[in-house]
Amino acid sequence: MELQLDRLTRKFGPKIAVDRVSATLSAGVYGLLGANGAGKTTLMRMICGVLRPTGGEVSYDGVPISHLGDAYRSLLGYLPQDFGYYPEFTALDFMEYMAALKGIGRHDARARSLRLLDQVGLAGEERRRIRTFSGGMRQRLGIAQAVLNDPEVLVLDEPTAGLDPKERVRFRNLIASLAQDKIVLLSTHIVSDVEYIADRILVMRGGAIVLSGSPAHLVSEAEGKVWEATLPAREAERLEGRLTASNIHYLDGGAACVRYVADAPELAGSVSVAPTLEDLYLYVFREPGPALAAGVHFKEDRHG
Ligand SMILES: Nc1ncnc2c1ncn2[C@@H]1O[C@H](COP(=O)(O)OP(=O)(O)OP(=O)(O)O)[C@@H](O)[C@H]1O
Repeated sequence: MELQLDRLTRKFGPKIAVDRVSATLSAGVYGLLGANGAGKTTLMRMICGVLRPTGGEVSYDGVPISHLGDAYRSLLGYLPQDFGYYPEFTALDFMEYMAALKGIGRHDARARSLRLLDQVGLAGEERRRIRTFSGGMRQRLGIAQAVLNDPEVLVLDEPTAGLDPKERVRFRNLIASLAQDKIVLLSTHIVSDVEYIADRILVMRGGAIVLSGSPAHLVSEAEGKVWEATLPAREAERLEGRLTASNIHYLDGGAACVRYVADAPELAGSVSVAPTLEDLYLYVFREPGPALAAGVHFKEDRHG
């Protein structure tokens, strides 16, 4: 079971949305992390065969998906970002309808639908109309339909969008339980969505994969680039937009502890601290900002 992306590229006019992405995915959970517009949806749509690449190709076990046709669709599960839920359908009607579209026989469809609705925590809600569901319930239904055909490749585009923290946790656990023996690719711009469940994280920026590896490996990439410094609170307030701060914690007595990412310390008294995946993400997506405002003590100022 192997999905190969070979210099996969998609242009929209002059805009390059996905730029020569190459990767080999085997069974496991892959977290595709990137800011809005990084190219995640475009990449996923090409992987699912609903958008043609303008360059490169996607292959499954060595065969281009354009040659596999229906055979590829039958081993694919997809939850698109803008999934249409048919609000007047009940959850069970919807599942059976999706099963029919996937070519699953009537008898099987009922049994599988009920089993999956139970697995995603919708037991007892089978006959409720979807329009009465919360966002979290709809997303769980979306996952359930995506795995109806027991896919080998499961693609979930921002499945946690709009979920509250409790639902996010529940959702993560659900993905982990459904992911066994599958290639699962899950996109998000929220680090904690994939930090714990992804075996590998692919960080996408400007249409390209700029970093990939296990969460632990990626965290180690930010080693020596995360700093903390304590300074007067009024100086900390003026740092806004001038420093890639991952956290500013105001302390009693008019001081503030600033945690930030940078190649070298930028504030006097900075100490290097252990990075988290969120620090790495901020480091990758940091905007080169202007120099710090006068009045803030640069490390060089104090020592120079
Ligand atoms: N059909 C299209 N026509 C023109 N440009 C497009 C089209 N689809 C995507 N793009 C552009 O390609 C780039 C990547 O978009 P994409 O939706 O893949 O990013 P994303 O990482 O999924 O972002 P988001 O999280 O906002 O969905 C963006 O600049 C977007 O405007």
